[in-house]
Amino acid sequence: MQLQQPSLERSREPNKRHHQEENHKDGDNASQSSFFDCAELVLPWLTPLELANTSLTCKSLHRISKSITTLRSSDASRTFENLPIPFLNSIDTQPYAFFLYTPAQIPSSSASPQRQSWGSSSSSHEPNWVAPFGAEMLRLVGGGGCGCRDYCGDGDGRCPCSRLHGLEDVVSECGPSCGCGSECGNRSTQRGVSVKMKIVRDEKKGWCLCADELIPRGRFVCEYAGELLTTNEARRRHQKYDELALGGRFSSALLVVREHLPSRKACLRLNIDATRIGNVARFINHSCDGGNLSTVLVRSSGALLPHLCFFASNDIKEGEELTFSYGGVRLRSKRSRCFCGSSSCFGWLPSEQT
Ligand SMILES: C[S@@+](CC[C@H](N)C(=O)[O-])C[C@H]1O[C@@H](n2cnc3c(N)ncnc32)[C@H](O)[C@@H]1O
Repeated sequence: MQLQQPSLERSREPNKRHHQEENHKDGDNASQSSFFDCAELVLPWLTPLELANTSLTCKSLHRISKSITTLRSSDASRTFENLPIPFLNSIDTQPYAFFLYTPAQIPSSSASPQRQSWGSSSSSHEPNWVAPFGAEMLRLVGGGGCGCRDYCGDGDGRCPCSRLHGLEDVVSECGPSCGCGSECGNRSTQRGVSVKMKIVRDEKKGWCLCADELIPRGRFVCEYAGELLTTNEARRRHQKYDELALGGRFSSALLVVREHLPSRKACLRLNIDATRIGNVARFINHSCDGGNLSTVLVRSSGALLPHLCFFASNDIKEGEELTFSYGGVRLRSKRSRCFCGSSSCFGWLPSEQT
């Protein structure tokens, strides 16, 4: 008898039942919406493989994953640069290349982040994880800067010590120990990417960085940003990358730069690895004819280490691929074919024991 009572009551009170269902629905809606909120927070942190697996679990997660993929392919820079740098692929189904973004060089450390959010519709322009590892740590606070605080920032904003034309091998800029501020005209490489670029897929070379507007000769294009490694660590990674390359399609972006000091008796060696953490420069391919970019080591006053920067070595047309020479040495037995297509192509990519 008692067990039947509720059903009698329900049949007499249809509205009450309706309200109970509404309450359930409200509860369901609330838990569904917090599920989506969580998914939208968590999914942008996933690697492409994790995202693909998650998207198989239900329609809603499939939809969220799809919109994350679209956002990722619309801007390789994860909004860290002033302009979006999209991926364009008419060759295969890979929508984007996966790596962590840093707009400036960072010291390599075991504390480097393993993950970075990418593809969230509420991305902020703040480099959320770069700051603790970023430019601050590479600064050497001390004297030696200019004292032109009174001139910079007013009038045309040009610093009287401007001397960067971008086509010399080593140049100096104002920096942390100068009296001028971030608007100073002698800091043109310190404000990130300011030319329109895109990353286009090529059947033979993989991803290629291309101009998306005319870039006049001498214009700063971008810095080569990545993890700064010790030489021992660079050698270790080089070996690891060679092994990975043997196993299939893998591109490394470890660049070794040697600067002969004025005495010619010593050489400064910079090992910059943009393979796992880097910026758009990691997509610049090699050309045996030297390409259309010149590399310049830029020193800024008060900074511990120079930065490797790319400038247009001639007027670059919209759509043209941006390239430079990786070097002239081809010594190693594990060589890769070069597809630069220039008339002076050696047939193999430069390689040397590091
Ligand atoms: C710094 S990455 C450049 C971006 C690379 N294409 C990608 O898809 O990520 C260097 C790698 O790109 C490829 N690459 C660069 N220049 C090339 C060229 N001229 N011909 C063939 N492959 C090239 C090689 O696999 C090389 O190890």
